[in-house]
Amino acid sequence: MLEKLKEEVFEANLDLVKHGLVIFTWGNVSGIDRERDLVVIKPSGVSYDQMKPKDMVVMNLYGQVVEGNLKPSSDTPTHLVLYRQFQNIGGVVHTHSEWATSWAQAGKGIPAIGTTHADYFYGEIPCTRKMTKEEIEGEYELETGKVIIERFKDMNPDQIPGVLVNNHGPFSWGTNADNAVHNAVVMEEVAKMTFRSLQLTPDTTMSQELLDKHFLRKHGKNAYYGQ
Ligand SMILES: O=C(CO)[C@@H](O)[C@H](O)COP(=O)(O)O
Repeated sequence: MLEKLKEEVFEANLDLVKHGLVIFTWGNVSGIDRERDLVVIKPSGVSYDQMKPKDMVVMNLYGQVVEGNLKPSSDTPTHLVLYRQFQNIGGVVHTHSEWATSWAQAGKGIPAIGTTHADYFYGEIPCTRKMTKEEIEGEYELETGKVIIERFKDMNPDQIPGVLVNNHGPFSWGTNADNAVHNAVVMEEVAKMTFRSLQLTPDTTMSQELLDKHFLRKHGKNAYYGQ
């Protein structure tokens, strides 16, 4: 079942390697068929060069596997929380990409100070709060999803398609798996460029007019985020 989506998710996982976002198996991409509410995600711990489309795991929104023999990604519960909460997204990515993870480990959001950022994210890419002892010792990946949702309670995930999980790393999303990877690549690039810009000019800023110009021209006020 969902052979086309499995192929798309498989290719999107390989794109993480192609774009230099992952080493070992430190990353995972999923996609969703919203008509059937079925999610396809990469298997856990399988190296990207060994992976095949048939290895992708299919499950419902509550994690019950409907097809696949391999263990789904360890981050699956986080992906599922985002699909249940963010109704417009069609793909989710998690990596430990170097620059975005550095911001996440520092507990800092990535401010919008350039048009590259503004073309994809309508403001700061936020960082979540630290997780509590109970959350860490509980169902960690499920709780990770919950702290992301909590951070977005007053924000539009269609206009900020990504987040930094404190002490952990970035999650991004998009209209489909490929778009979610695209946003992950952009997040990594703006993480690097913003760090360097702030080293040169620590108090540099960007006007709301320029942010509006770039984001709204590309996506419109309520348009769903797309490539
Ligand atoms: O965040 C983590 C571990 O902290 C995960 O991203 C793993 O590094 C990848 O796990 P699998 O997708 O292979 O289960």
